[in-house]
Formats: sequence, structure tokens, C-alpha cells
Amino acid sequence: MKIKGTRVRIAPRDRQQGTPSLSPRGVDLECTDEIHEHLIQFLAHQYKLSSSRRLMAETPSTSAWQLDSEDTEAMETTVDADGNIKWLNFSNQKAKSRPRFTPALGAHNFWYDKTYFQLRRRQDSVFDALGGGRMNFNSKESLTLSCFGRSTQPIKKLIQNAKGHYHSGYKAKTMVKRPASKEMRRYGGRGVWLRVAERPCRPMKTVVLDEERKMDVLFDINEYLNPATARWYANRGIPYRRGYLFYGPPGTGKTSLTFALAGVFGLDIHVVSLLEPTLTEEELGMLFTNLPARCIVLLEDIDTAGLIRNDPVKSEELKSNGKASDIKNDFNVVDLTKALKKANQQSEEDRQKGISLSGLLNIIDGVASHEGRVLVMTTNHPEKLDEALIRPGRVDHQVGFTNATQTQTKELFERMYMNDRSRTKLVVSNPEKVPAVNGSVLTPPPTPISMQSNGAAGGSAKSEKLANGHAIITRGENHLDELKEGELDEIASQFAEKVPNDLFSPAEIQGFLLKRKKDPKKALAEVDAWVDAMVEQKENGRRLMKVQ
Ligand SMILES: Nc1ncnc2c1ncn2[C@@H]1O[C@H](COP(=O)(O)OP(=O)(O)OP(=O)(O)O)[C@@H](O)[C@H]1O
Repeated sequence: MKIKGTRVRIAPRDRQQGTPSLSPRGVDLECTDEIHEHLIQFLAHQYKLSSSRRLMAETPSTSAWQLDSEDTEAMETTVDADGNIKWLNFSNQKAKSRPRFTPALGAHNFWYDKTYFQLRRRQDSVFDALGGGRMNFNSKESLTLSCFGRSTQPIKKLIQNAKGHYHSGYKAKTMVKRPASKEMRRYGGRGVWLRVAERPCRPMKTVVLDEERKMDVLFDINEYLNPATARWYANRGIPYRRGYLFYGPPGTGKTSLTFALAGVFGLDIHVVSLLEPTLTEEELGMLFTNLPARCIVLLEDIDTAGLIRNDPVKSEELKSNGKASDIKNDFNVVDLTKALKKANQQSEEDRQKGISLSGLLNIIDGVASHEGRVLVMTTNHPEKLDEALIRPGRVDHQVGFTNATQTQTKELFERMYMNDRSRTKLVVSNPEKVPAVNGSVLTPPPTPISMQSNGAAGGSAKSEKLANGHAIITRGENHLDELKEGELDEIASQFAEKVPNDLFSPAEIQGFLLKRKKDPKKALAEVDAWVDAMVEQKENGRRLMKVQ
């Protein structure tokens, strides 16, 4: 019996009716299955293995978002008595992070929900053939969870609870998964998706895109994901799949929209880059087979499929290289053998590498392709795409992204300056000496200045004397509260008028605004110079910026 990648071993029933079986029921969990991590985390956090004498200390990985909620409120930027600023420093972050204690390798017995369980954690060494006669040792971990009784029901319940615990609190987050690393794929992890990040859901309103196009995609996916739609497709013999093509220049919001959609529909994103050289067609097929019932699959840089693969010229070159060394090193049999082996190996590796277009098409609509998934393909070069790749059935809805229009520029501006007060402060222990950030020393004013009033221009720091003798200085203050009602709207309109239509990507405009993120007036004052410099940069095809 199998539960999603796990093996359930069921012992034979006891002959004597009514006697509870004393044969253990067990479930094996491979480390490549996510249930392994669910269970370990559950046992580490939720359930105390009180009888376990041996625990394993592990350093859990923490994302920047978790740090935000736990630590940053307490962090301050301080100034010592000599007026030197002590910037935020995270060197002892590792010391502060709490280790997580999990059951060590070996056997552990514990009670859970009136059932007595045994957990065995094992690490096996496996040999791996690297090719060319080379071998490598690696370790592979597995768990066996057993209980005494007639059925495996308590084990299933425990695993379900562990899963529930793992996913609790994920509602406002988007989980990002990628194919397991090359090494992991080699050790039984083929077709395994790994969680690489979980980030707060991106609100749909933060993606600047024509409202009609946005709603079109939202309604389309909403309709598709409706459980009744699956039956509708089945009754008509249509494969229950839907593909989307997001195309346009770099930095125009293709990935952003995909993440916002994942947030709206509460789906995980499974990201595959076709530029990943070690991913083979076979592995991609297996990854598609292992997709959950509902998810978004994001295939990035779709135009690269089939373009960099199966390069016959290169293979020929390699082979003729082998022949060249053959002639040159005729007298040296060892070198000759090595050269030939290398040439053959390289051409063999090249042959195996990457995804060809026909392979990709087979995966998208073959039997391996999971029904119910939302496939999003992105490209900067729609003109390079093969017709077969985007024919209806593979791509059912296309969304074009363009550089920002003036309306979108205005929206980006307003979004950047929506009221959101900065939390960064400088706490000064010697308020008589307040250094400006450029190195000169500011003398704090005799009376406290409100953090929001009388803002100094971006380059200097200013201070506020506190009752405890400390002073707070800030740099590049939030000037938003100084704005009169309706003023932001006016500045946004003026700003948008200065930025030419359809010339800069939202990412470029966002980059400019981020550097002036607390001062909309400064952004307005400096936008002309930035536009001129950027136009010149684009005309000359330069990559480096003169004005940032
Ligand atoms: N339409 C947009 N609305 C809001 N923000 C945007 C938009 N386009 C780009 N950005 C911002 O620019 C950055 C890059 O955007 P994104 O990764 O979505 O672009 P992309 O089109 O996927 O680029 P690429 O083709 O290079 O992958 C992000 O920080 C995002 O917030």
C-alpha cells in the first residue's frame, strides 16, 4: 500500500478474532518526500519526545520574513560617545537563532493520542556512479514510523496531523518550489519538488497592469479551477489543462503577476527554468507527474527550449578534437585513451543535457502532464517561439506586458509613496554629538524636533532629543506626512508626465523611486535628469547607469 511516496507495511491479521495484534504496523518515509520534513518538524515543535534521551540539534533555516516579525522591532541603530554610528549588525544572528531538536538517529518510543509509537531514524550510505568509472559515497535518510495494534490508522492520523501542523499559518504565504538539486535527484530525488522559499502573498493590486487584462486572467483561472469544470472537460473529452503565456520585455511584471495569482488562488508555485543545464527531459516529465492536484507551474524563459540543445556542431568539434589529439599523441597510448574518453564523455553529456522542444511538448501535453495545473510560461521573445508551443491547448490565454504607460507610471508612483512610516531610527547615546552620515558632526537642536516635521534634505541626518538623554536621528525622512491632502496625487501626475510613454519598464521606474522612497518631491525634482540619462544610455546601448 502506498501513501504518496511512502510505503505502508501491514502485518498479517491475527488468527484469533478479537485479540489486538501485537505485530507492529509501519510506514516508511523517504527523505525525498515532504512528509519526512512534516513529521520531523511536528516532533520537534509540537510533540515532546520526553522519553527520548538522544536528540539531534539542527539549525533551522529562517527567511527574512520570519526575522521581520521576530527581531527587527527590537533593533536600533545607535551612536557611541565618540559620535560613530553603529549600523545594524547581524553577526551574532546565528548565535541568537534557536536550534531545533529532533529525534536523533536510532529508535524512539512515544505516546501520541493514546497510541504507542516507535520512530526509527536511519541514515544509509549509498554508492553513486558518477560516470567514467568514478564513484561517490552519499548518505540517505529515512524514517520508519510504527505502532502496535490492528491497523495503520493511528499512523495515518499522526502523519495527517503533522502535515496540518506544517501547513498551519501558511494561508498568507506563497510557497515556491523548485526541482531538487542535481545531487538530490541522483539519490532517489528524481521528480522531487523542494520548497525553496515561502514569502508573503503579493497583493494583486501591487501589479500594475491594465485592469481589463488583469480581470480576464483572474476570471479565466477562477473558472478553470472550479471543481465542476473538471467534469465539464471530462464529459467533452478535453484534457483538463490550461496554459498561459506571459510575454514582454524584461521587468514588466510577468513573474509578479504569476506570484499575485498564486496568492489570490492560494496555490503553490512550482518554478522550472529551462536554462537549468542538468535537467533532463526524463526528469522534467517525472516532475510534472509529481505535481499536486492544483498548483501553478511557472516555466521561465520558454524561448530557450530547444535552442541551446543537441548542438551537432559542438559534438562534431569534440569528436574531431579527439581525433586531433589522436594524431598528435600517437605515441602516447595513455593520453590518447584519455582524450578519446573525454571527448566521448562530453558529447554524451551534451546529448543528455537539457530539454528539446519536442521533449517539452510531450511533457506539456503527454500523459505525464498533470491535469488541473495552471501552466504559466514566460518569455521576453515571443517572436522566437515555435508555433507548436503556443498553439491552443498548450497556451490558452496570452497576456502581453509592455513598458509602463504614463497611467501605469502614476500608479507605480502612488504605490511607492502610499503611507507607510519608516521604522528605522538612530538612537544616540550622546546627543551632543550626532554624526551626519557623510562624516561631519551635527549638533542636535536644543529642542526636540518631531521626526516628521521640518525634514532635512535627504543627504543629512537630524535628531530628536528624548527624555532619557538619548536622541534619535533619522536620515532621508518620511516626508509623506508633510504632504497636504491631494498633493501626492498632483505630484504623481506631474511625475508621470515627465516619464515618456512606453520607454521604461516598471522595474526601471521602481528602481529610480526606491532610491528616493521617502521623498516624492525629490523624485519629482530629479526625474528629468534621470530620464535624459536613461534615454542616452538606451540610445548608446550602454548597460551602466550615469544617474541612478
Ligand atoms: N507591472 C508591474 N507592476 C508592479 N511592479 C512591477 C511591474 N513590472 C515589474 N515590476 C517590479 O519590477 C521587478 C521585476 O518584475 P518581474 O520579475 O515581475 O518582471 P518580469 O517581467 O518577470 O521580468 P523578466 O522578464 O526579466 O523575468 C519586481 O520588483 C516588480 O515588483
